[in-house]
Amino acid sequence: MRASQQDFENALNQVKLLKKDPGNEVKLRLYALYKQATDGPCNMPKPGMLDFVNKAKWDAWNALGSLPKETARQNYVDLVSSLSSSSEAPSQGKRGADEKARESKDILVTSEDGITKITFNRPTKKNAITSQMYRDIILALKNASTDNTVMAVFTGTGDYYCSGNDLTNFTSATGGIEEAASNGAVLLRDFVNSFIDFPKPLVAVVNGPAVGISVTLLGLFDGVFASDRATFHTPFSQLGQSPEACSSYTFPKMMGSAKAAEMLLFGKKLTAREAWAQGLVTEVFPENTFETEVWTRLKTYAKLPPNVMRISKELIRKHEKQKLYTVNAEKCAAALERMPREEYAKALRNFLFRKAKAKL
Ligand SMILES: CCCCCC/C=C/C(=O)SCCNC(=O)CCNC(=O)[C@H](O)C(C)(C)COP(=O)(O)OP(=O)(O)OC[C@H]1O[C@@H](n2cnc3c(N)ncnc32)[C@H](O)[C@@H]1OP(=O)(O)O
Repeated sequence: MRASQQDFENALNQVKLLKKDPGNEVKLRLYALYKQATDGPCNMPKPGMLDFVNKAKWDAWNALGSLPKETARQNYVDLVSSLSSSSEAPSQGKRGADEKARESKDILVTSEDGITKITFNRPTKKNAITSQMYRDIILALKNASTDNTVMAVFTGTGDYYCSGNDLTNFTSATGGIEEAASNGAVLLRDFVNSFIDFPKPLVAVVNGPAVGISVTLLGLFDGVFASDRATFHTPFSQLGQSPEACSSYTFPKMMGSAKAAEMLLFGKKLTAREAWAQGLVTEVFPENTFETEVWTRLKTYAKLPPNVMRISKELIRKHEKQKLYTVNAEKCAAALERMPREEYAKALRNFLFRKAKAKL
Protein backbone atom coordinates (compact mmCIF):
# COMPACT_ATOMS: atom_id res chain seq x y z
CA MET A 1 0.00 0.00 0.00
CA ARG A 2 1.94 3.04 -1.30
CA ALA A 3 0.62 6.59 -1.16
CA SER A 4 0.09 7.99 -4.68
CA GLN A 5 0.94 11.53 -5.77
CA GLN A 6 -2.77 12.26 -5.48
CA ASP A 7 -2.85 10.98 -1.86
CA PHE A 8 0.10 13.22 -1.15
CA GLU A 9 -1.60 16.25 -2.67
CA ASN A 10 -4.78 15.51 -0.75
CA ALA A 11 -2.74 15.34 2.44
CA LEU A 12 -1.14 18.72 1.64
CA ASN A 13 -4.63 20.17 1.41
CA GLN A 14 -5.82 18.38 4.54
CA VAL A 15 -3.01 19.93 6.59
CA LYS A 16 -4.38 23.37 5.84
CA LEU A 17 -7.77 22.28 7.20
CA LEU A 18 -6.59 20.97 10.57
CA LYS A 19 -8.78 22.44 13.27
CA LYS A 20 -6.09 22.29 15.90
CA ASP A 21 -2.48 23.49 15.78
CA PRO A 22 -0.53 20.19 15.91
CA GLY A 23 2.39 21.82 17.78
CA ASN A 24 5.94 22.63 16.72
CA GLU A 25 7.32 19.13 16.92
CA VAL A 26 4.72 17.72 14.54
CA LYS A 27 5.01 20.73 12.24
CA LEU A 28 8.75 20.11 11.99
CA ARG A 29 8.11 16.46 11.19
CA LEU A 30 5.63 17.45 8.48
CA TYR A 31 8.11 19.92 7.04
CA ALA A 32 10.91 17.35 7.01
CA LEU A 33 8.77 14.65 5.38
CA TYR A 34 7.48 17.14 2.81
CA LYS A 35 11.02 18.20 1.85
CA GLN A 36 12.23 14.61 1.73
CA ALA A 37 9.24 13.57 -0.40
CA THR A 38 9.68 16.43 -2.87
CA ASP A 39 13.42 17.27 -2.88
CA GLY A 40 14.95 14.04 -1.53
CA PRO A 41 17.72 13.93 1.12
CA CYS A 42 18.80 17.23 2.67
CA ASN A 43 21.75 18.74 0.79
CA MET A 44 21.37 22.35 1.93
CA PRO A 45 24.12 24.05 3.93
CA LYS A 46 23.47 23.93 7.67
CA PRO A 47 22.07 27.26 8.98
CA GLY A 48 24.05 29.10 11.66
CA MET A 49 23.60 28.26 15.36
CA LEU A 50 21.62 31.44 15.99
CA ASP A 51 19.21 30.95 13.11
CA PHE A 52 17.04 28.84 15.42
CA VAL A 53 14.01 28.32 13.21
CA ASN A 54 15.86 27.36 10.03
CA LYS A 55 18.29 25.25 12.01
CA ALA A 56 15.44 23.28 13.61
CA LYS A 57 13.92 22.72 10.15
CA TRP A 58 17.27 21.70 8.70
CA ASP A 59 17.90 19.30 11.61
CA ALA A 60 14.50 17.66 11.15
CA TRP A 61 15.02 17.22 7.39
CA ASN A 62 18.62 16.10 7.72
CA ALA A 63 17.61 13.50 10.37
CA LEU A 64 15.67 11.64 7.67
CA GLY A 65 18.99 10.68 6.04
CA SER A 66 18.48 8.72 2.87
CA LEU A 67 14.83 7.81 3.50
CA PRO A 68 13.39 7.15 0.00
CA LYS A 69 11.06 9.80 -1.42
CA GLU A 70 8.18 7.31 -1.66
CA THR A 71 8.50 6.32 2.02
CA ALA A 72 8.60 9.98 3.04
CA ARG A 73 5.49 10.60 0.95
CA GLN A 74 3.75 7.63 2.61
CA ASN A 75 4.80 8.77 6.09
CA TYR A 76 3.56 12.27 5.36
CA VAL A 77 0.17 10.93 4.26
CA ASP A 78 -0.02 8.63 7.32
CA LEU A 79 0.88 11.44 9.69
CA VAL A 80 -1.69 13.81 8.22
CA SER A 81 -4.33 11.12 8.35
CA SER A 82 -3.63 10.48 12.06
CA LEU A 83 -3.76 14.24 12.74
CA SER A 84 -7.01 14.59 10.84
CA SER A 85 -8.68 11.72 12.65
CA SER A 86 -7.64 13.06 16.06
CA SER A 87 -8.80 16.58 15.21
CA GLU A 88 -12.10 15.16 13.97
CA ALA A 89 -12.72 13.37 17.27
CA PRO A 90 -15.91 14.57 18.96
CA SER A 91 -15.22 18.07 20.21
CA GLN A 92 -16.03 17.36 23.80
CA GLY A 93 -13.16 19.41 25.19
CA LYS A 94 -10.38 18.14 27.41
CA ARG A 95 -12.55 17.52 30.44
CA GLY A 96 -14.93 15.40 28.37
CA ALA A 97 -12.03 13.38 27.02
CA ASP A 98 -10.68 12.80 30.54
CA GLU A 99 -14.03 11.61 31.74
CA LYS A 100 -14.37 9.18 28.87
CA ALA A 101 -10.97 7.64 29.59
CA ARG A 102 -11.76 7.34 33.28
CA GLU A 103 -15.13 5.70 32.67
CA SER A 104 -13.69 2.82 30.65
CA LYS A 105 -14.12 -0.43 32.58
CA ASP A 106 -11.40 -2.48 30.87
CA ILE A 107 -8.78 0.25 31.10
CA LEU A 108 -8.64 1.99 34.47
CA VAL A 109 -6.96 5.39 34.62
CA THR A 110 -6.14 7.01 37.94
CA SER A 111 -3.83 9.85 39.00
CA GLU A 112 -2.11 9.91 42.36
CA ASP A 113 1.26 11.05 43.71
CA GLY A 114 2.15 12.58 40.35
CA ILE A 115 1.64 9.24 38.57
CA THR A 116 -0.96 8.37 35.93
CA LYS A 117 -1.67 4.69 36.45
CA ILE A 118 -3.15 2.88 33.45
CA THR A 119 -4.39 -0.60 34.33
CA PHE A 120 -5.35 -3.43 31.98
CA ASN A 121 -8.51 -4.43 33.81
CA ARG A 122 -9.98 -7.47 32.11
CA PRO A 123 -8.71 -10.26 34.34
CA THR A 124 -11.24 -12.88 33.20
CA LYS A 125 -9.64 -12.68 29.72
CA LYS A 126 -6.09 -12.36 31.09
CA ASN A 127 -6.28 -8.63 30.20
CA ALA A 128 -6.39 -9.28 26.43
CA ILE A 129 -6.67 -5.94 24.60
CA THR A 130 -9.88 -5.26 22.68
CA SER A 131 -10.20 -2.60 19.95
CA GLN A 132 -11.94 -0.32 22.46
CA MET A 133 -9.07 -0.78 24.93
CA TYR A 134 -6.56 0.30 22.24
CA ARG A 135 -8.63 3.45 21.77
CA ASP A 136 -8.93 4.03 25.53
CA ILE A 137 -5.17 3.75 25.94
CA ILE A 138 -4.50 6.22 23.11
CA LEU A 139 -6.80 8.68 24.88
CA ALA A 140 -5.33 8.02 28.31
CA LEU A 141 -1.79 8.65 27.02
CA LYS A 142 -2.91 11.77 25.22
CA ASN A 143 -4.46 13.14 28.42
CA ALA A 144 -1.47 12.11 30.54
CA SER A 145 0.96 13.83 28.18
CA THR A 146 -0.52 17.24 28.99
CA ASP A 147 -1.92 16.89 32.52
CA ASN A 148 0.04 17.71 35.66
CA THR A 149 1.27 14.18 36.41
CA VAL A 150 4.96 13.43 36.07
CA MET A 151 4.98 9.93 34.61
CA ALA A 152 2.66 7.18 33.34
CA VAL A 153 2.71 3.61 34.60
CA PHE A 154 1.07 0.54 33.05
CA THR A 155 0.10 -2.53 35.04
CA GLY A 156 -2.49 -5.34 35.03
CA THR A 157 -5.29 -6.54 37.31
CA GLY A 158 -5.20 -10.18 38.42
CA ASP A 159 -2.63 -12.86 37.67
CA TYR A 160 -1.64 -11.61 34.19
CA TYR A 161 -0.02 -8.37 33.08
CA CYS A 162 -1.63 -8.77 29.65
CA SER A 163 -2.21 -11.59 27.15
CA GLY A 164 -1.75 -9.31 24.15
CA ASN A 165 -4.15 -8.58 21.35
CA ASP A 166 -7.63 -10.01 21.90
CA LEU A 167 -7.64 -12.72 19.27
CA THR A 168 -11.36 -12.29 18.74
CA ASN A 169 -10.98 -8.60 17.81
CA PHE A 170 -11.59 -9.17 14.15
CA THR A 171 -13.69 -12.30 14.17
CA SER A 172 -16.94 -10.39 14.52
CA ALA A 173 -16.09 -7.70 11.96
CA THR A 174 -19.08 -7.00 9.76
CA GLY A 175 -17.35 -5.56 6.68
CA GLY A 176 -15.13 -8.57 5.83
CA ILE A 177 -11.55 -9.43 6.70
CA GLU A 178 -9.94 -6.94 4.26
CA GLU A 179 -11.80 -4.02 5.81
CA ALA A 180 -11.12 -5.28 9.34
CA ALA A 181 -7.42 -5.62 8.51
CA SER A 182 -7.31 -2.10 7.14
CA ASN A 183 -9.05 -0.62 10.20
CA GLY A 184 -6.84 -2.70 12.48
CA ALA A 185 -3.69 -1.45 10.75
CA VAL A 186 -4.69 2.20 11.25
CA LEU A 187 -5.61 1.59 14.89
CA LEU A 188 -2.34 -0.25 15.50
CA ARG A 189 -0.31 2.56 13.91
CA ASP A 190 -2.01 5.24 16.02
CA PHE A 191 -1.72 3.12 19.15
CA VAL A 192 2.02 2.52 18.79
CA ASN A 193 2.65 6.14 17.76
CA SER A 194 1.05 7.24 21.02
CA PHE A 195 3.82 5.35 22.89
CA ILE A 196 6.56 6.70 20.60
CA ASP A 197 5.30 10.23 21.21
CA PHE A 198 4.64 10.04 24.95
CA PRO A 199 6.82 12.84 26.35
CA LYS A 200 7.10 11.83 30.02
CA PRO A 201 8.75 8.79 31.64
CA LEU A 202 6.77 5.65 30.81
CA VAL A 203 7.08 2.65 33.10
CA ALA A 204 5.63 -0.87 33.06
CA VAL A 205 4.93 -2.68 36.32
CA VAL A 206 4.77 -6.22 34.97
CA ASN A 207 2.82 -8.09 37.64
CA GLY A 208 2.56 -11.42 35.80
CA PRO A 209 2.89 -13.07 32.37
CA ALA A 210 2.98 -10.75 29.38
CA VAL A 211 2.22 -11.88 25.81
CA GLY A 212 2.42 -10.40 22.30
CA ILE A 213 2.01 -6.67 21.90
CA SER A 214 2.24 -6.08 25.67
CA VAL A 215 5.82 -7.39 25.43
CA THR A 216 6.88 -5.77 22.17
CA LEU A 217 5.71 -2.35 23.42
CA LEU A 218 8.19 -2.59 26.30
CA GLY A 219 10.95 -1.60 23.89
CA LEU A 220 9.35 1.86 23.87
CA PHE A 221 9.20 2.17 27.68
CA ASP A 222 11.70 3.97 29.92
CA GLY A 223 11.48 1.49 32.77
CA VAL A 224 10.23 -2.09 33.16
CA PHE A 225 9.85 -3.48 36.69
CA ALA A 226 8.90 -7.13 36.79
CA SER A 227 7.71 -9.57 39.40
CA ASP A 228 9.76 -12.78 39.38
CA ARG A 229 6.47 -14.48 38.41
CA ALA A 230 6.33 -12.54 35.12
CA THR A 231 7.15 -14.16 31.79
CA PHE A 232 7.64 -12.55 28.37
CA HIS A 233 6.28 -14.33 25.33
CA THR A 234 5.96 -13.23 21.70
CA PRO A 235 4.58 -16.22 19.77
CA PHE A 236 4.21 -14.36 16.45
CA SER A 237 5.36 -17.14 14.12
CA GLN A 238 3.01 -19.56 15.86
CA LEU A 239 0.22 -17.04 15.19
CA GLY A 240 1.15 -16.39 11.55
CA GLN A 241 1.94 -12.76 12.42
CA SER A 242 4.96 -10.51 12.32
CA PRO A 243 6.28 -8.54 15.32
CA GLU A 244 4.77 -5.11 15.95
CA ALA A 245 5.35 -2.00 18.10
CA CYS A 246 8.76 -1.38 16.48
CA SER A 247 10.18 -4.50 18.17
CA SER A 248 11.86 -5.58 14.92
CA TYR A 249 14.02 -2.49 15.55
CA THR A 250 14.09 -2.07 19.35
CA PHE A 251 14.68 -5.71 20.33
CA PRO A 252 17.80 -6.40 18.18
CA LYS A 253 19.17 -3.02 19.28
CA MET A 254 18.58 -3.90 22.92
CA MET A 255 19.57 -7.58 23.04
CA GLY A 256 21.43 -8.31 19.80
CA SER A 257 19.98 -10.02 16.75
CA ALA A 258 20.42 -13.63 17.92
CA LYS A 259 18.47 -13.16 21.16
CA ALA A 260 15.87 -10.97 19.44
CA ALA A 261 15.32 -13.72 16.85
CA GLU A 262 14.91 -16.28 19.63
CA MET A 263 11.96 -14.26 20.93
CA LEU A 264 10.48 -12.71 17.79
CA LEU A 265 11.03 -15.53 15.26
CA PHE A 266 11.03 -18.67 17.37
CA GLY A 267 8.67 -17.49 20.11
CA LYS A 268 10.91 -18.42 23.06
CA LYS A 269 9.21 -17.47 26.33
CA LEU A 270 11.59 -15.68 28.72
CA THR A 271 11.46 -15.69 32.50
CA ALA A 272 11.70 -12.30 34.22
CA ARG A 273 15.37 -12.89 34.98
CA GLU A 274 16.14 -13.92 31.41
CA ALA A 275 14.37 -10.79 30.18
CA TRP A 276 16.44 -8.73 32.61
CA ALA A 277 19.64 -10.36 31.30
CA GLN A 278 18.61 -9.29 27.77
CA GLY A 279 18.03 -5.68 28.81
CA LEU A 280 14.26 -5.82 28.32
CA VAL A 281 13.58 -5.52 32.06
CA THR A 282 15.09 -2.89 34.36
CA GLU A 283 14.80 -4.84 37.61
CA VAL A 284 13.16 -8.02 38.93
CA PHE A 285 11.52 -8.13 42.37
CA PRO A 286 10.35 -11.09 44.46
CA GLU A 287 6.60 -11.55 44.05
CA ASN A 288 5.85 -11.13 47.77
CA THR A 289 7.42 -7.64 47.99
CA PHE A 290 6.91 -6.61 44.35
CA GLU A 291 4.03 -4.15 44.70
CA THR A 292 5.37 -2.37 47.81
CA GLU A 293 8.93 -2.07 46.56
CA VAL A 294 8.04 -0.94 43.05
CA TRP A 295 5.45 1.66 44.02
CA THR A 296 7.72 3.10 46.72
CA ARG A 297 10.41 3.45 44.08
CA LEU A 298 8.05 5.02 41.54
CA LYS A 299 6.71 7.56 44.03
CA THR A 300 10.31 8.65 44.68
CA TYR A 301 10.97 8.97 40.94
CA ALA A 302 7.78 11.01 40.55
CA LYS A 303 9.27 13.64 42.87
CA LEU A 304 12.19 14.31 40.50
CA PRO A 305 11.98 17.58 38.53
CA PRO A 306 9.43 16.87 35.76
CA ASN A 307 10.82 19.29 33.20
CA VAL A 308 14.31 17.87 33.40
CA MET A 309 12.96 14.35 32.91
CA ARG A 310 10.95 15.46 29.87
CA ILE A 311 13.96 17.20 28.34
CA SER A 312 16.21 14.22 29.01
CA LYS A 313 13.66 11.85 27.50
CA GLU A 314 13.39 14.08 24.46
CA LEU A 315 17.19 14.02 24.10
CA ILE A 316 17.28 10.25 24.41
CA ARG A 317 14.44 9.72 21.93
CA LYS A 318 14.73 12.50 19.39
CA HIS A 319 17.25 10.88 17.04
CA GLU A 320 15.20 7.71 17.04
CA LYS A 321 11.75 9.14 16.46
CA GLN A 322 11.70 9.25 12.68
CA LYS A 323 13.08 5.75 12.54
CA LEU A 324 10.41 4.51 14.96
CA TYR A 325 7.60 6.13 12.94
CA THR A 326 8.94 4.52 9.79
CA VAL A 327 9.30 1.06 11.33
CA ASN A 328 5.82 1.35 12.82
CA ALA A 329 4.25 2.36 9.50
CA GLU A 330 6.05 -0.51 7.72
CA LYS A 331 4.84 -3.05 10.28
CA CYS A 332 1.26 -1.84 10.01
CA ALA A 333 1.37 -2.22 6.24
CA ALA A 334 2.73 -5.77 6.75
CA ALA A 335 -0.06 -6.54 9.25
CA LEU A 336 -2.56 -5.56 6.61
CA GLU A 337 -1.14 -8.18 4.29
CA ARG A 338 -0.77 -10.93 6.90
CA MET A 339 -4.18 -10.81 8.46
CA PRO A 340 -6.22 -12.19 5.56
CA ARG A 341 -3.71 -15.04 5.08
CA GLU A 342 -4.45 -18.68 5.82
CA GLU A 343 -1.61 -19.05 8.42
CA TYR A 344 -3.22 -16.36 10.57
CA ALA A 345 -6.72 -17.75 10.13
CA LYS A 346 -5.49 -21.23 11.11
CA ALA A 347 -3.76 -19.95 14.27
CA LEU A 348 -6.94 -18.12 15.20
CA ARG A 349 -9.12 -21.20 14.68
CA ASN A 350 -6.71 -23.26 16.82
CA PHE A 351 -7.01 -20.77 19.67
CA LEU A 352 -10.77 -20.35 19.43
CA PHE A 353 -11.48 -24.06 19.32
CA ARG A 354 -8.73 -25.30 21.65
CA LYS A 355 -11.07 -25.78 24.61
CA ALA A 356 -13.63 -27.61 22.49
CA LYS A 357 -10.83 -29.86 21.21
CA ALA A 358 -9.52 -30.48 24.71
CA LYS A 359 -12.90 -31.86 25.73
CA LEU A 360 -12.99 -34.36 22.83
C1 LIG B 1 -5.54 -3.21 16.53
C2 LIG B 1 -4.91 -4.48 16.11
C3 LIG B 1 -3.69 -4.75 16.81
C4 LIG B 1 -3.00 -6.01 16.42
C5 LIG B 1 -1.79 -6.11 17.26
C6 LIG B 1 -0.99 -7.34 17.04
C7 LIG B 1 -0.77 -7.97 18.34
C8 LIG B 1 -0.41 -9.21 18.42
C9 LIG B 1 -0.37 -9.94 19.69
O1 LIG B 1 -0.55 -9.46 20.78
S1 LIG B 1 -0.08 -11.57 19.47
C10 LIG B 1 -0.45 -12.32 21.02
C11 LIG B 1 -1.89 -12.65 21.14
N1 LIG B 1 -2.11 -13.39 22.37
C12 LIG B 1 -2.06 -14.71 22.46
O2 LIG B 1 -1.76 -15.42 21.53
C13 LIG B 1 -2.41 -15.31 23.79
C14 LIG B 1 -3.64 -16.17 23.66
N2 LIG B 1 -4.00 -16.74 24.96
C15 LIG B 1 -3.42 -17.83 25.44
O3 LIG B 1 -2.55 -18.42 24.86
C16 LIG B 1 -3.91 -18.30 26.78
O4 LIG B 1 -5.21 -17.83 26.99
C17 LIG B 1 -3.00 -17.79 27.94
C18 LIG B 1 -1.65 -18.52 27.85
C19 LIG B 1 -2.81 -16.30 27.91
C20 LIG B 1 -3.65 -18.16 29.29
O5 LIG B 1 -3.93 -19.53 29.32
P1 LIG B 1 -4.79 -20.16 30.51
O6 LIG B 1 -4.18 -19.82 31.81
O7 LIG B 1 -4.98 -21.60 30.18
O8 LIG B 1 -6.17 -19.38 30.46
P2 LIG B 1 -7.31 -19.46 29.36
O9 LIG B 1 -6.70 -19.79 28.04
O10 LIG B 1 -8.40 -20.32 29.84
O11 LIG B 1 -7.77 -17.93 29.30
C21 LIG B 1 -8.79 -17.42 30.15
C22 LIG B 1 -9.79 -16.68 29.29
O12 LIG B 1 -9.12 -15.61 28.66
C23 LIG B 1 -9.30 -15.66 27.25
N3 LIG B 1 -8.09 -15.12 26.60
C24 LIG B 1 -6.84 -15.18 27.03
N4 LIG B 1 -6.02 -14.56 26.19
C25 LIG B 1 -6.78 -14.10 25.19
C26 LIG B 1 -6.50 -13.36 24.00
N5 LIG B 1 -5.28 -12.95 23.69
N6 LIG B 1 -7.53 -13.06 23.20
C27 LIG B 1 -8.81 -13.43 23.50
N7 LIG B 1 -9.12 -14.14 24.62
C28 LIG B 1 -8.13 -14.45 25.45
C29 LIG B 1 -9.47 -17.13 26.98
O13 LIG B 1 -10.11 -17.35 25.75
C30 LIG B 1 -10.31 -17.55 28.16
O14 LIG B 1 -11.63 -17.13 27.91
P3 LIG B 1 -12.89 -18.09 28.21
O15 LIG B 1 -12.78 -18.37 29.68
O16 LIG B 1 -12.66 -19.31 27.39
O17 LIG B 1 -14.08 -17.31 27.83
